[in-house]
Amino acid sequence: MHWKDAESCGKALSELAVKALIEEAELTPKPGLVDRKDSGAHNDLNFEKMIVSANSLKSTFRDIGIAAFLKKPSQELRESIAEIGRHGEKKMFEATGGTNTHKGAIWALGLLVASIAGQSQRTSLERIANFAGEIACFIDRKATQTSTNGYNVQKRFGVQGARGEAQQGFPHVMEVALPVLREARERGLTETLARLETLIHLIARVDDTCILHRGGMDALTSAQKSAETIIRLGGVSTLEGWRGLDQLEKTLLSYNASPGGSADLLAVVLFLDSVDAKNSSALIPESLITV
Ligand SMILES: CC(C)(COP(=O)(O)OP(=O)(O)OC[C@H]1O[C@@H](n2cnc3c(N)ncnc32)[C@H](O)[C@@H]1O)[C@@H](O)C(=O)NCCC(=O)NCCS
Ligand SMILES: Nc1ncnc2c1ncn2[C@@H]1O[C@H](COP(=O)(O)OP(=O)(O)OP(=O)(O)O)[C@@H](O)[C@H]1O
Repeated sequence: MHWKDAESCGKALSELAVKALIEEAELTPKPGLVDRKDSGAHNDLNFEKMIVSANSLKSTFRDIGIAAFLKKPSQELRESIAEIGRHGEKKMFEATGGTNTHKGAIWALGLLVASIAGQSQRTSLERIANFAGEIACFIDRKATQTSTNGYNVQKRFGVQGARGEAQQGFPHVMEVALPVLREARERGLTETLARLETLIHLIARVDDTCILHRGGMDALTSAQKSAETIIRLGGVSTLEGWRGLDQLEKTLLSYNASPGGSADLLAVVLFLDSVDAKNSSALIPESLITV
C-alpha cells in the first residue's frame, strides 16, 4: 500500500487497525476474555464496551499514521507518536468509563501503523515488524507513569511484557501466530477456528503480564500448560482439543485472570494479515479486475 498523502495513509491504516480490534472482540469463544458470549474474567467489561472502545481509537491511529508518514524510526518520531498514544489511552478510558480495554493494543498497533506509514513503498511484514521494533527501542522521555501493572510485574518476575515484545520486532506474532493462522487456513479450518487456534498458540507461549499481575507465576504457568494441552490434543478443531478449552477457561477464571496480552497480539496478527492481503491485491493489475 502506498498513498498519495499523509491523510489518506492515516485514514486507511486506522480503518484496518480498528477493524482488527473489532474482529478480535468478535471472536467467540475466547477463554477468560470478553467475547460475544460473556466477559470472561472481567467484571467491569462487556462486548459492547470493547466495540465502543475500538471505535473511539479511530482518530488515534489516523493521527499516528499522519505523524509517521514517510518518517524513519527516530527519537522524534517515538516521542510524537507516544504523545498521540497517551491521548488515545485517555480517550479509551473516557469511552469505557475508566476501564482498560485496549491499552496494550494501542501500543502495539500504534507502533505498527507508524512503521507502515513510514515506508515509501510496499514492503514485507518482517520489515514492518522490525521497523516498529526500532521505533519502540527509542526511550520516550516524556513517559510519566512508572508504577503501572506492566512495570510492577516486570520488576517482580523479570519478564519483558508488551514493551519487550514490540522492541524485539513482535517475535510471537511473526514466528508463532502468523504461521499458525496461515497453516490452519491451509488445513481448511473455518476462519473462526483458525483464529482461535492462533490465540491458543499465543496463550501457550506469551509471558502475558495481564495474567501475571492478577494471578502471579502460578496462573501464567497453569494457563500456558492448559493451552499447550489443547495443542497436543490436535488443536481446537479436534473434539479433545475443543473440550480442552473448558479446562483453560476454568484455569483462568480460578485465578481471576485473562490473557489480555495474547488477545492484543491476536489483533496485531489480524491487522498485519489484512495489510498483507491489501498489498497482494494491489499487485493485481487494474486491467484484470472486473467489478
Ligand atoms: C509500553 C506500554 C504497553 C505500557 O505498559 P505498562 O507498563 O503500562 O503495562 P501494562 O501491563 O499496564 O499494560 C500493557 C498491556 O500490554 C498487553 N500485554 C501484556 N503482556 C503482553 C505481552 N507479553 N506481549 C504483548 N502485549 C502484552 C496487555 O494487554 C496490557 O494491557 C504502553 O502502554 C505505553 O508505554 N504507552 C505510552 C504511550 C506510547 O508510548 N505509545 C506508543 C505509540 S502508540
Ligand atoms: N477481548 C478482550 N477481553 C479482555 N481484555 C482484552 C481483550 N482484548 C485485549 N485485551 C487486553 O487486556 C487488557 C486488560 O487486562 P487487565 O484487566 O488485566 O488490565 P487492567 O485493567 O490494567 O488491570 P486490573 O483490572 O487487573 O487492575 C487490556 O489492556 C487489553 O489490551
